[in-house]
Amino acid sequence: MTEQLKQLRDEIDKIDGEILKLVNKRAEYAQQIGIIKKSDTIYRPEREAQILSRVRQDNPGPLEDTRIAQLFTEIMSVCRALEKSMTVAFLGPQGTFSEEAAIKRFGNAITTLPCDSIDAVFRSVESDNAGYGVVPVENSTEGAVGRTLDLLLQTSLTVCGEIQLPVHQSLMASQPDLTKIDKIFSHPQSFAQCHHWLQTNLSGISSTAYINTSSNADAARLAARDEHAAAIASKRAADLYGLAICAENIEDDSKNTTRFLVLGTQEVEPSGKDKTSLVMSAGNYAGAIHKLLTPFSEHNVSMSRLESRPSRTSLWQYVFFVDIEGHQKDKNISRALEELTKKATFLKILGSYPAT
Ligand SMILES: C=C(O[C@@H]1C=C(C(=O)O)C=C[C@H]1O)C(=O)O
Repeated sequence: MTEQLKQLRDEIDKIDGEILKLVNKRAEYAQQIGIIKKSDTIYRPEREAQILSRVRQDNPGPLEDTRIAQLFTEIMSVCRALEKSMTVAFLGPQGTFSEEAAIKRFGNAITTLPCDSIDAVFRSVESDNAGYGVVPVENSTEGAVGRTLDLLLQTSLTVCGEIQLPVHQSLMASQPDLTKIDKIFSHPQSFAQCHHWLQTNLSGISSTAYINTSSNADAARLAARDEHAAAIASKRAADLYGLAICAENIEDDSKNTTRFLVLGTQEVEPSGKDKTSLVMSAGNYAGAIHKLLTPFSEHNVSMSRLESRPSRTSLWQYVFFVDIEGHQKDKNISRALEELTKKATFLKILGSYPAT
């Protein structure tokens, strides 16, 4: 070993000693905070969002901001786990993008609860089998996830966070020879996200050989059992189910991103940069929607999303899912919501939470 290499490694050893002391000191403080919070909710999304935003802002590099955020998410995850263990439900099995999203938000020091369906994720949190649930709500290529919207309408749960996850799809199979493939398993959303790629690169496989599965990790699991099958799923699913990657990044839009919601039972305090999600409906008359939207423009509230969905109560009646910028405790938003209560035939605030 050269003298210079030894010197640099000695410096790293000293720094590791400091980091070790400091992270444990941090963990002790978190433990003390846990005692003060007693039976109160341990997980505070607004505080964690503020910490992540501060470390990103103060980051001198060379580590990238996203890497720093990953590191601090894991530090907070282990500190939180010292206060209380936490179970997070998501659309399983292991290896789904929903699982990736859950770990992106909560870190690895959690107990994960893979569920068979979006309904089961809601049920797990409603019945207290999990403290939190992670469900997909929209994709930048394919739009809204209808089932999530329908369940949000009925649930007693609150939305206490959002997670944006870049989604890169891979084609995988138990053996790398694509000429042997006669069927492809995947989730309908993933097929749609890769539509153009499939038509261009696998035109020999008829679309009748596209088999829908309940998740793309499930597609990988099925493809692992059949040498004539391929799956479209994440690289992580290929690793988990021992499949070979035949093609990477096959999504038609390289910026393909899915937005997930964190479901819980708490009201989240303002973080300084928040979003509020709500669902409302108007009467069935000319100008009804315009009337619903005026309180937002009058109180200078920006709307980041408006999605309509059949109300499922009567024919051609719709509910509107709206995301606005800010927290329901902000003055302009609470005033707008007060007016909206008078104008809407139905209004449900799903929650305010840190915007990502
Ligand atoms: C330590 C706390 O508990 C949790 C852990 C946090 C952390 O490690 O910084 C932050 C917020 C909470 O989710 C706290 O509430 O401050």
